[in-house]
Amino acid sequence: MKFQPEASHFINGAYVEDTAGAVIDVIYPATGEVIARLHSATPAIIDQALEAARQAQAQWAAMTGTERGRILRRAADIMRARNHDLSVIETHDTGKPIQETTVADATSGADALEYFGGLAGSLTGEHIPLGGGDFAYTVREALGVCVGIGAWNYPTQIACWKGAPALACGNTMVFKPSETTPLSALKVAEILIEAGAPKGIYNVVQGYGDVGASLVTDPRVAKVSLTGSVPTGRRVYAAAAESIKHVTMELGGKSPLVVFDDADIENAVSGAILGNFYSSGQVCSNGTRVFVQKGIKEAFLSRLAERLATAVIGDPMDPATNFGPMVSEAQMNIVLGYVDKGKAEGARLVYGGTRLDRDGFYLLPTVFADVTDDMTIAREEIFGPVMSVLDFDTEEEVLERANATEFGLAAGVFTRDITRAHRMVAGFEAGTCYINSYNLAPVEAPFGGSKQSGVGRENSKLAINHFSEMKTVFVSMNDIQAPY
Ligand SMILES: NC(=O)c1ccc[n+]([C@@H]2O[C@H](COP(=O)([O-])OP(=O)(O)OC[C@H]3O[C@@H](n4cnc5c(N)ncnc54)[C@H](O)[C@@H]3O)[C@@H](O)[C@H]2O)c1
Repeated sequence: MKFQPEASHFINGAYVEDTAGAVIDVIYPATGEVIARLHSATPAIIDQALEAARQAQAQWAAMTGTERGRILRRAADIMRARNHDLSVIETHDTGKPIQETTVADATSGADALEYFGGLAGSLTGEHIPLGGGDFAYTVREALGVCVGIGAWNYPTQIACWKGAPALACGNTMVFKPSETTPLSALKVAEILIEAGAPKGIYNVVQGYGDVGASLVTDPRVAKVSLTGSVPTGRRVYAAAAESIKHVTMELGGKSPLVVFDDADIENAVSGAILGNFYSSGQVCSNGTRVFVQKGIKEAFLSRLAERLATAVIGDPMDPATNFGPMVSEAQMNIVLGYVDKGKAEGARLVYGGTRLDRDGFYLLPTVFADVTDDMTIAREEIFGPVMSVLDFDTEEEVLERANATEFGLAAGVFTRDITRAHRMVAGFEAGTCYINSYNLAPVEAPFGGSKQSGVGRENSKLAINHFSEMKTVFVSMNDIQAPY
Protein backbone atom coordinates (compact mmCIF):
# COMPACT_ATOMS: atom_id res chain seq x y z
CA MET A 1 0.00 0.00 0.00
CA LYS A 2 1.30 3.35 -1.15
CA PHE A 3 1.08 5.17 2.17
CA GLN A 4 1.93 2.27 4.51
CA PRO A 5 4.28 3.57 7.23
CA GLU A 6 7.15 1.42 8.50
CA ALA A 7 5.01 0.54 11.54
CA SER A 8 1.98 1.86 13.42
CA HIS A 9 3.64 3.59 16.37
CA PHE A 10 6.73 5.73 16.92
CA ILE A 11 8.26 5.25 20.36
CA ASN A 12 11.64 6.18 21.79
CA GLY A 13 12.95 7.34 18.42
CA ALA A 14 11.90 4.31 16.36
CA TYR A 15 8.93 2.71 14.63
CA VAL A 16 7.28 -0.02 16.68
CA GLU A 17 4.61 -2.56 15.74
CA ASP A 18 2.30 -4.83 17.68
CA THR A 19 -0.10 -6.61 15.35
CA ALA A 20 -2.18 -7.81 18.30
CA GLY A 21 -3.90 -4.40 18.31
CA ALA A 22 -7.22 -3.83 16.48
CA VAL A 23 -6.84 -3.04 12.77
CA ILE A 24 -7.10 0.60 11.65
CA ASP A 25 -7.70 0.92 7.91
CA VAL A 26 -6.64 4.25 6.48
CA ILE A 27 -9.04 5.18 3.69
CA TYR A 28 -8.47 7.74 0.93
CA PRO A 29 -11.72 9.74 1.07
CA ALA A 30 -11.62 10.62 -2.62
CA THR A 31 -11.85 6.98 -3.72
CA GLY A 32 -12.71 4.83 -0.70
CA GLU A 33 -9.49 2.86 -1.28
CA VAL A 34 -7.48 1.52 1.69
CA ILE A 35 -4.07 3.23 1.51
CA ALA A 36 -2.51 1.89 4.73
CA ARG A 37 -3.33 -0.59 7.49
CA LEU A 38 -2.27 0.15 11.06
CA HIS A 39 -2.89 -1.35 14.46
CA SER A 40 -4.35 0.23 17.55
CA ALA A 41 -1.97 0.33 20.52
CA THR A 42 -2.09 -2.62 22.91
CA PRO A 43 -1.58 -2.04 26.66
CA ALA A 44 2.08 -3.05 26.14
CA ILE A 45 2.56 -0.36 23.47
CA ILE A 46 0.84 2.28 25.60
CA ASP A 47 3.11 1.38 28.52
CA GLN A 48 6.20 1.48 26.31
CA ALA A 49 5.32 4.96 25.02
CA LEU A 50 4.56 6.42 28.45
CA GLU A 51 7.71 4.90 29.90
CA ALA A 52 9.82 6.33 27.06
CA ALA A 53 8.30 9.77 27.64
CA ARG A 54 8.79 9.52 31.40
CA GLN A 55 12.41 8.50 31.13
CA ALA A 56 13.30 11.14 28.55
CA GLN A 57 11.67 14.03 30.40
CA ALA A 58 14.24 14.93 33.07
CA GLN A 59 17.11 15.12 30.62
CA TRP A 60 15.04 17.13 28.11
CA ALA A 61 13.97 19.58 30.81
CA ALA A 62 17.59 19.92 31.99
CA MET A 63 18.69 21.24 28.59
CA THR A 64 18.61 25.01 28.19
CA GLY A 65 15.59 26.49 26.51
CA THR A 66 17.84 27.70 23.72
CA GLU A 67 19.03 24.15 23.05
CA ARG A 68 15.48 22.81 23.01
CA GLY A 69 14.36 25.69 20.80
CA ARG A 70 17.15 25.02 18.29
CA ILE A 71 15.85 21.48 17.78
CA LEU A 72 12.27 22.69 17.30
CA ARG A 73 13.40 25.32 14.80
CA ARG A 74 15.42 22.74 12.86
CA ALA A 75 12.32 20.53 12.75
CA ALA A 76 10.35 23.51 11.38
CA ASP A 77 12.90 23.94 8.58
CA ILE A 78 12.74 20.24 7.68
CA MET A 79 8.93 20.37 7.60
CA ARG A 80 8.96 23.35 5.27
CA ALA A 81 11.53 21.71 2.99
CA ARG A 82 9.29 18.61 2.80
CA ASN A 83 6.03 20.50 2.56
CA HIS A 84 5.03 18.92 -0.74
CA ASP A 85 5.48 15.31 0.40
CA LEU A 86 3.80 16.01 3.74
CA SER A 87 0.90 17.71 1.97
CA VAL A 88 0.42 14.69 -0.31
CA ILE A 89 0.16 12.46 2.78
CA GLU A 90 -2.24 14.89 4.46
CA THR A 91 -4.44 15.03 1.37
CA HIS A 92 -4.63 11.23 1.22
CA ASP A 93 -5.30 10.97 4.96
CA THR A 94 -8.02 13.66 5.09
CA GLY A 95 -9.25 14.14 1.51
CA LYS A 96 -8.55 17.88 1.76
CA PRO A 97 -7.46 19.41 -1.58
CA ILE A 98 -3.70 19.65 -2.15
CA GLN A 99 -4.35 23.38 -2.76
CA GLU A 100 -5.31 23.60 0.95
CA THR A 101 -2.87 21.16 2.53
CA THR A 102 0.05 22.89 0.81
CA VAL A 103 -0.65 26.14 2.69
CA ALA A 104 -2.48 25.19 5.90
CA ASP A 105 -1.15 21.96 7.38
CA ALA A 106 2.59 21.20 7.47
CA THR A 107 3.24 24.93 7.08
CA SER A 108 1.05 25.67 10.10
CA GLY A 109 2.80 22.90 12.04
CA ALA A 110 6.17 24.39 11.07
CA ASP A 111 4.99 27.82 12.25
CA ALA A 112 4.22 26.35 15.69
CA LEU A 113 7.61 24.61 15.91
CA GLU A 114 9.38 27.81 14.87
CA TYR A 115 7.37 30.12 17.14
CA PHE A 116 7.63 27.99 20.30
CA GLY A 117 11.24 27.12 19.44
CA GLY A 118 11.91 30.85 19.41
CA LEU A 119 10.20 31.36 22.76
CA ALA A 120 11.90 28.41 24.49
CA GLY A 121 15.00 30.36 25.54
CA SER A 122 12.99 33.11 27.21
CA LEU A 123 10.76 31.01 29.46
CA THR A 124 11.71 32.22 32.90
CA GLY A 125 10.25 33.18 36.27
CA GLU A 126 10.53 36.50 38.04
CA HIS A 127 12.10 38.14 41.08
CA ILE A 128 9.66 39.54 43.66
CA PRO A 129 11.05 41.92 46.34
CA LEU A 130 9.30 41.43 49.72
CA GLY A 131 10.80 44.23 51.84
CA GLY A 132 13.69 44.28 54.28
CA GLY A 133 15.85 42.47 51.76
CA ASP A 134 13.63 39.40 51.71
CA PHE A 135 12.46 38.25 48.33
CA ALA A 136 10.75 35.51 46.41
CA TYR A 137 11.46 34.19 42.98
CA THR A 138 9.49 31.98 40.65
CA VAL A 139 10.79 29.14 38.54
CA ARG A 140 8.86 28.09 35.44
CA GLU A 141 8.86 24.32 35.44
CA ALA A 142 7.70 21.69 32.99
CA LEU A 143 4.64 19.65 33.95
CA GLY A 144 6.15 16.26 32.97
CA VAL A 145 4.62 13.80 30.52
CA CYS A 146 1.84 15.36 28.44
CA VAL A 147 -0.72 13.49 26.38
CA GLY A 148 -2.03 15.00 23.14
CA ILE A 149 -5.17 13.59 21.52
CA GLY A 150 -6.13 14.77 18.04
CA ALA A 151 -9.17 15.20 15.80
CA TRP A 152 -9.12 14.26 12.11
CA ASN A 153 -9.53 17.60 10.40
CA TYR A 154 -6.03 19.08 10.86
CA PRO A 155 -3.81 16.13 11.83
CA THR A 156 -0.35 17.68 11.26
CA GLN A 157 -1.36 21.02 12.68
CA ILE A 158 -2.84 19.49 15.83
CA ALA A 159 0.22 17.25 16.35
CA CYS A 160 2.44 20.36 16.25
CA TRP A 161 0.16 22.85 18.04
CA LYS A 162 0.25 20.50 21.03
CA GLY A 163 3.78 19.15 20.64
CA ALA A 164 5.65 22.40 20.06
CA PRO A 165 4.63 24.32 23.22
CA ALA A 166 4.84 21.14 25.31
CA LEU A 167 8.40 20.44 24.17
CA ALA A 168 9.48 24.08 24.38
CA CYS A 169 8.61 24.04 28.09
CA GLY A 170 10.62 20.86 28.75
CA ASN A 171 7.76 18.37 28.78
CA THR A 172 7.68 15.17 26.76
CA MET A 173 4.64 13.97 24.84
CA VAL A 174 2.69 10.90 23.88
CA PHE A 175 0.43 11.90 21.01
CA LYS A 176 -2.55 9.87 19.83
CA PRO A 177 -3.83 10.99 16.44
CA SER A 178 -7.42 10.42 15.39
CA GLU A 179 -7.94 6.85 14.20
CA THR A 180 -9.35 8.35 10.98
CA THR A 181 -6.14 10.22 10.08
CA PRO A 182 -3.17 8.48 11.71
CA LEU A 183 -0.37 9.05 9.17
CA SER A 184 1.06 12.53 9.49
CA ALA A 185 1.83 12.60 13.24
CA LEU A 186 4.31 9.77 12.57
CA LYS A 187 6.11 12.10 10.16
CA VAL A 188 6.24 14.83 12.81
CA ALA A 189 7.86 12.35 15.23
CA GLU A 190 10.37 11.24 12.56
CA ILE A 191 11.28 14.83 11.70
CA LEU A 192 11.90 15.76 15.34
CA ILE A 193 14.41 12.91 15.63
CA GLU A 194 16.06 14.01 12.41
CA ALA A 195 16.29 17.53 13.84
CA GLY A 196 18.30 16.19 16.78
CA ALA A 197 15.61 15.58 19.41
CA PRO A 198 16.56 13.07 22.10
CA LYS A 199 14.70 9.77 21.79
CA GLY A 200 11.43 9.51 23.67
CA ILE A 201 10.50 13.18 23.85
CA TYR A 202 7.71 12.88 21.25
CA ASN A 203 6.04 9.50 20.83
CA VAL A 204 3.05 8.59 18.69
CA VAL A 205 0.62 5.77 19.48
CA GLN A 206 -2.33 4.91 17.29
CA GLY A 207 -5.73 3.90 18.50
CA TYR A 208 -9.42 4.37 18.97
CA GLY A 209 -11.04 6.14 21.91
CA ASP A 210 -10.11 3.37 24.34
CA VAL A 211 -6.41 4.05 23.78
CA GLY A 212 -7.02 7.75 24.42
CA ALA A 213 -8.91 6.83 27.60
CA SER A 214 -6.04 4.67 28.92
CA LEU A 215 -3.57 7.49 28.32
CA VAL A 216 -5.74 10.01 30.17
CA THR A 217 -6.00 7.94 33.36
CA ASP A 218 -2.36 6.84 33.56
CA PRO A 219 -0.66 8.16 36.71
CA ARG A 220 2.53 8.99 34.76
CA VAL A 221 0.63 11.66 32.83
CA ALA A 222 0.56 15.24 34.13
CA LYS A 223 -1.49 16.94 31.42
CA VAL A 224 -3.95 16.12 28.67
CA SER A 225 -4.59 18.32 25.65
CA LEU A 226 -7.55 17.19 23.56
CA THR A 227 -8.92 18.42 20.26
CA GLY A 228 -12.28 16.81 19.65
CA SER A 229 -16.02 17.04 20.10
CA VAL A 230 -17.81 18.33 23.21
CA PRO A 231 -19.06 14.85 24.27
CA THR A 232 -15.51 13.45 24.11
CA GLY A 233 -14.23 16.55 25.91
CA ARG A 234 -16.69 15.96 28.72
CA ARG A 235 -15.47 12.36 29.16
CA VAL A 236 -11.77 13.26 28.97
CA TYR A 237 -12.13 16.25 31.32
CA ALA A 238 -13.94 14.05 33.89
CA ALA A 239 -11.33 11.28 33.61
CA ALA A 240 -8.46 13.78 33.99
CA ALA A 241 -10.16 15.27 37.06
CA GLU A 242 -9.83 11.95 38.92
CA SER A 243 -6.16 12.70 39.48
CA ILE A 244 -6.38 16.51 39.04
CA LYS A 245 -4.43 16.56 35.77
CA HIS A 246 -3.97 19.77 33.82
CA VAL A 247 -6.16 19.98 30.72
CA THR A 248 -6.55 21.93 27.54
CA MET A 249 -9.82 21.26 25.71
CA GLU A 250 -10.24 22.41 22.10
CA LEU A 251 -13.79 21.33 21.36
CA GLY A 252 -16.61 21.87 18.93
CA GLY A 253 -18.70 24.89 18.06
CA LYS A 254 -21.79 26.30 16.36
CA SER A 255 -20.44 29.76 15.81
CA PRO A 256 -22.42 32.79 14.66
CA LEU A 257 -21.38 34.93 11.71
CA VAL A 258 -23.42 38.16 11.65
CA VAL A 259 -23.78 40.15 8.43
CA PHE A 260 -25.29 43.62 8.79
CA ASP A 261 -26.91 45.26 5.80
CA ASP A 262 -24.17 47.92 5.57
CA ALA A 263 -21.53 45.20 5.03
CA ASP A 264 -19.54 44.85 1.85
CA ILE A 265 -21.52 41.95 0.38
CA GLU A 266 -18.64 40.50 -1.60
CA ASN A 267 -16.45 40.37 1.52
CA ALA A 268 -19.27 38.98 3.65
CA VAL A 269 -19.92 36.22 1.10
CA SER A 270 -16.17 35.45 1.03
CA GLY A 271 -16.14 35.26 4.84
CA ALA A 272 -19.18 32.98 4.86
CA ILE A 273 -17.59 30.72 2.22
CA LEU A 274 -14.31 30.49 4.16
CA GLY A 275 -16.23 30.02 7.41
CA ASN A 276 -18.41 27.19 6.09
CA PHE A 277 -16.83 25.37 3.19
CA TYR A 278 -13.05 25.41 3.63
CA SER A 279 -11.91 21.81 4.31
CA SER A 280 -15.41 20.76 3.17
CA GLY A 281 -16.81 22.45 6.26
CA GLN A 282 -14.78 20.35 8.70
CA VAL A 283 -13.39 23.24 10.75
CA CYS A 284 -14.24 23.61 14.43
CA SER A 285 -14.52 27.41 14.40
CA ASN A 286 -16.82 27.57 11.37
CA GLY A 287 -19.49 30.25 11.43
CA THR A 288 -22.31 27.90 10.52
CA ARG A 289 -25.11 30.11 11.82
CA VAL A 290 -25.00 32.98 9.33
CA PHE A 291 -27.31 35.73 10.57
CA VAL A 292 -28.10 38.08 7.66
CA GLN A 293 -29.95 41.34 8.21
CA LYS A 294 -33.21 41.29 6.27
CA GLY A 295 -32.34 44.21 3.97
CA ILE A 296 -29.59 42.31 2.17
CA LYS A 297 -30.81 38.75 2.58
CA GLU A 298 -31.76 38.06 -1.05
CA ALA A 299 -28.69 39.84 -2.46
CA PHE A 300 -26.48 37.83 -0.10
CA LEU A 301 -28.10 34.50 -0.99
CA SER A 302 -28.01 35.03 -4.74
CA ARG A 303 -24.35 36.15 -4.74
CA LEU A 304 -23.49 33.18 -2.50
CA ALA A 305 -25.17 30.72 -4.89
CA GLU A 306 -23.37 32.30 -7.88
CA ARG A 307 -20.01 31.96 -6.16
CA LEU A 308 -20.65 28.39 -4.96
CA ALA A 309 -21.42 27.36 -8.54
CA THR A 310 -17.78 28.21 -9.40
CA ALA A 311 -16.30 25.86 -6.76
CA VAL A 312 -13.98 23.30 -8.35
CA ILE A 313 -15.08 20.01 -6.80
CA GLY A 314 -13.15 16.88 -7.60
CA ASP A 315 -9.82 15.08 -7.33
CA PRO A 316 -8.09 16.55 -4.25
CA MET A 317 -4.69 15.92 -5.85
CA ASP A 318 -5.55 18.21 -8.78
CA PRO A 319 -4.09 21.64 -7.88
CA ALA A 320 -7.20 23.31 -9.37
CA THR A 321 -9.59 21.54 -6.96
CA ASN A 322 -10.76 23.74 -4.12
CA PHE A 323 -13.50 21.57 -2.60
CA GLY A 324 -12.82 17.93 -1.74
CA PRO A 325 -14.64 14.99 -0.18
CA MET A 326 -15.67 14.55 3.45
CA VAL A 327 -13.13 12.73 5.61
CA SER A 328 -15.10 9.48 5.83
CA GLU A 329 -18.25 7.71 4.78
CA ALA A 330 -19.48 7.84 8.39
CA GLN A 331 -19.05 11.64 8.57
CA MET A 332 -20.73 12.06 5.17
CA ASN A 333 -23.72 10.06 6.40
CA ILE A 334 -23.95 12.16 9.59
CA VAL A 335 -24.06 15.30 7.44
CA LEU A 336 -26.68 13.82 5.07
CA GLY A 337 -28.79 13.04 8.16
CA TYR A 338 -28.65 16.73 9.14
CA VAL A 339 -29.62 17.77 5.59
CA ASP A 340 -32.73 15.56 5.90
CA LYS A 341 -33.54 17.10 9.28
CA GLY A 342 -33.15 20.61 7.85
CA LYS A 343 -35.65 19.83 5.10
CA ALA A 344 -38.05 18.02 7.46
CA GLU A 345 -38.05 20.91 9.93
CA GLY A 346 -38.94 23.44 7.21
CA ALA A 347 -35.66 25.13 6.24
CA ARG A 348 -35.41 26.19 2.58
CA LEU A 349 -32.64 24.39 0.68
CA VAL A 350 -31.11 26.97 -1.62
CA TYR A 351 -27.96 25.15 -2.70
CA GLY A 352 -26.54 21.60 -2.74
CA GLY A 353 -27.86 19.07 -0.26
CA THR A 354 -26.84 15.99 -2.20
CA ARG A 355 -24.02 13.53 -2.63
CA LEU A 356 -22.02 13.63 -5.85
CA ASP A 357 -22.46 10.74 -8.24
CA ARG A 358 -18.87 9.50 -8.10
CA ASP A 359 -16.58 7.37 -5.93
CA GLY A 360 -15.53 8.87 -2.62
CA PHE A 361 -17.40 10.77 0.06
CA TYR A 362 -18.38 13.91 -1.82
CA LEU A 363 -21.18 16.24 -0.80
CA LEU A 364 -22.09 19.49 -2.51
CA PRO A 365 -21.64 22.67 -0.50
CA THR A 366 -25.07 23.14 1.04
CA VAL A 367 -26.99 26.26 2.04
CA PHE A 368 -30.28 26.43 3.92
CA ALA A 369 -32.18 29.74 4.19
CA ASP A 370 -35.12 30.70 6.43
CA VAL A 371 -33.52 28.73 9.25
CA THR A 372 -34.92 29.46 12.72
CA ASP A 373 -33.14 29.21 16.06
CA ASP A 374 -35.02 26.11 17.20
CA MET A 375 -34.16 23.94 14.18
CA THR A 376 -31.71 21.08 14.74
CA ILE A 377 -29.39 22.40 12.01
CA ALA A 378 -29.13 25.72 13.90
CA ARG A 379 -28.42 24.11 17.25
CA GLU A 380 -26.09 21.15 16.71
CA GLU A 381 -22.57 21.03 15.32
CA ILE A 382 -22.82 19.34 11.91
CA PHE A 383 -19.11 19.36 11.02
CA GLY A 384 -19.64 19.34 7.30
CA PRO A 385 -20.40 21.73 4.43
CA VAL A 386 -23.81 22.94 5.61
CA MET A 387 -24.50 26.65 6.11
CA SER A 388 -27.64 27.82 7.87
CA VAL A 389 -28.79 31.34 6.99
CA LEU A 390 -31.01 33.01 9.61
CA ASP A 391 -32.76 36.39 9.28
CA PHE A 392 -32.56 39.24 11.79
CA ASP A 393 -33.76 42.81 12.24
CA THR A 394 -31.78 44.54 15.01
CA GLU A 395 -28.32 44.49 16.57
CA GLU A 396 -29.69 43.84 20.05
CA GLU A 397 -31.81 40.93 18.86
CA VAL A 398 -29.04 39.27 16.86
CA LEU A 399 -26.51 39.47 19.68
CA GLU A 400 -28.87 37.72 22.05
CA ARG A 401 -29.65 35.01 19.49
CA ALA A 402 -25.97 34.60 18.54
CA ASN A 403 -25.12 33.87 22.17
CA ALA A 404 -28.04 31.51 22.79
CA THR A 405 -25.95 28.34 22.52
CA GLU A 406 -23.87 26.17 24.84
CA PHE A 407 -20.91 26.58 22.46
CA GLY A 408 -18.53 29.55 22.51
CA LEU A 409 -15.67 28.83 20.15
CA ALA A 410 -15.81 31.68 17.62
CA ALA A 411 -17.99 34.52 16.34
CA GLY A 412 -17.74 36.97 13.47
CA VAL A 413 -19.30 40.21 12.29
CA PHE A 414 -19.35 41.92 8.91
CA THR A 415 -20.24 45.63 8.97
CA ARG A 416 -18.77 48.92 7.78
CA ASP A 417 -19.72 50.53 11.12
CA ILE A 418 -16.59 50.12 13.22
CA THR A 419 -18.18 51.08 16.56
CA ARG A 420 -20.95 48.54 16.01
CA ALA A 421 -18.33 45.91 15.14
CA HIS A 422 -16.57 46.48 18.46
CA ARG A 423 -19.86 46.54 20.39
CA MET A 424 -20.73 43.19 18.84
CA VAL A 425 -17.42 41.51 19.70
CA ALA A 426 -17.61 42.92 23.23
CA GLY A 427 -20.95 41.15 23.55
CA PHE A 428 -20.07 37.86 21.84
CA GLU A 429 -19.64 34.94 24.25
CA ALA A 430 -16.82 33.37 22.27
CA GLY A 431 -13.08 32.80 22.65
CA THR A 432 -12.08 33.84 19.13
CA CYS A 433 -13.77 36.74 17.30
CA TYR A 434 -13.47 38.15 13.80
CA ILE A 435 -14.31 41.60 12.45
CA ASN A 436 -14.73 41.67 8.65
CA SER A 437 -12.75 38.42 8.36
CA TYR A 438 -13.21 34.79 9.37
CA ASN A 439 -11.27 31.67 10.41
CA LEU A 440 -7.76 33.00 10.78
CA ALA A 441 -5.57 31.07 13.24
CA PRO A 442 -1.98 32.31 13.09
CA VAL A 443 0.37 30.93 15.75
CA GLU A 444 1.05 34.37 17.26
CA ALA A 445 -2.55 34.83 18.50
CA PRO A 446 -4.41 32.77 21.13
CA PHE A 447 -6.97 30.30 19.78
CA GLY A 448 -9.68 28.52 21.74
CA GLY A 449 -13.19 28.54 23.02
CA SER A 450 -15.27 29.59 25.98
CA LYS A 451 -18.42 27.97 27.43
CA GLN A 452 -18.58 24.30 26.36
CA SER A 453 -16.21 24.84 23.43
CA GLY A 454 -13.16 24.56 25.57
CA VAL A 455 -10.76 25.21 28.39
CA GLY A 456 -7.43 26.94 27.88
CA ARG A 457 -5.88 28.38 24.73
CA GLU A 458 -3.55 27.08 22.07
CA ASN A 459 -0.93 29.16 20.24
CA SER A 460 0.64 32.45 21.35
CA LYS A 461 2.50 33.05 24.62
CA LEU A 462 -0.63 31.96 26.50
CA ALA A 463 -0.06 28.32 25.50
CA ILE A 464 3.12 28.39 27.60
CA ASN A 465 1.04 28.81 30.76
CA HIS A 466 -0.90 25.68 29.87
CA PHE A 467 2.26 23.56 29.53
CA SER A 468 4.23 24.80 32.53
CA GLU A 469 3.70 25.79 36.14
CA MET A 470 5.37 28.17 38.54
CA LYS A 471 7.32 27.15 41.60
CA THR A 472 7.50 29.97 44.14
CA VAL A 473 10.60 30.19 46.31
CA PHE A 474 10.63 32.46 49.43
CA VAL A 475 14.04 33.64 50.60
CA SER A 476 14.62 35.26 53.98
CA MET A 477 17.68 37.50 54.39
CA ASN A 478 16.81 38.28 58.05
CA ASP A 479 16.41 36.56 61.41
CA ILE A 480 13.11 34.71 61.81
CA GLN A 481 10.55 35.99 64.36
CA ALA A 482 8.50 33.18 65.96
CA PRO A 483 5.78 33.77 68.64
CA TYR A 484 7.30 31.43 71.21
N1 LIG B 1 -11.53 23.69 19.06
C1 LIG B 1 -10.65 23.18 18.21
O1 LIG B 1 -9.52 23.64 18.13
C2 LIG B 1 -11.01 22.01 17.33
C3 LIG B 1 -10.23 21.74 16.21
C4 LIG B 1 -10.58 20.68 15.39
C5 LIG B 1 -11.68 19.90 15.69
N2 LIG B 1 -12.44 20.17 16.77
C6 LIG B 1 -13.63 19.38 17.07
O2 LIG B 1 -13.37 17.99 16.88
C7 LIG B 1 -14.56 17.33 16.48
C8 LIG B 1 -14.28 16.46 15.27
O3 LIG B 1 -13.25 15.57 15.51
P1 LIG B 1 -13.49 14.05 15.92
O4 LIG B 1 -14.73 13.54 15.27
O5 LIG B 1 -12.20 13.34 15.69
O6 LIG B 1 -13.78 14.18 17.48
P2 LIG B 1 -13.95 13.03 18.57
O7 LIG B 1 -14.36 13.72 19.80
O8 LIG B 1 -14.79 11.93 18.05
O9 LIG B 1 -12.49 12.41 18.73
C9 LIG B 1 -11.38 13.21 19.07
C10 LIG B 1 -10.25 12.32 19.58
O10 LIG B 1 -10.61 11.80 20.86
C11 LIG B 1 -10.38 10.40 20.90
N3 LIG B 1 -11.30 9.83 21.89
C12 LIG B 1 -12.58 9.41 21.71
N4 LIG B 1 -13.10 8.99 22.89
C13 LIG B 1 -12.13 9.16 23.84
C14 LIG B 1 -12.05 8.92 25.25
N5 LIG B 1 -13.10 8.44 25.94
N6 LIG B 1 -10.91 9.23 25.88
C15 LIG B 1 -9.86 9.75 25.23
N7 LIG B 1 -9.86 9.99 23.89
C16 LIG B 1 -10.99 9.69 23.20
C17 LIG B 1 -10.62 9.96 19.46
O11 LIG B 1 -10.03 8.71 19.22
C18 LIG B 1 -9.95 11.09 18.69
O12 LIG B 1 -8.55 10.92 18.64
C19 LIG B 1 -15.56 18.41 16.20
O13 LIG B 1 -16.44 18.53 17.29
C20 LIG B 1 -14.71 19.66 16.09
O14 LIG B 1 -15.37 20.85 16.36
C21 LIG B 1 -12.11 21.21 17.61
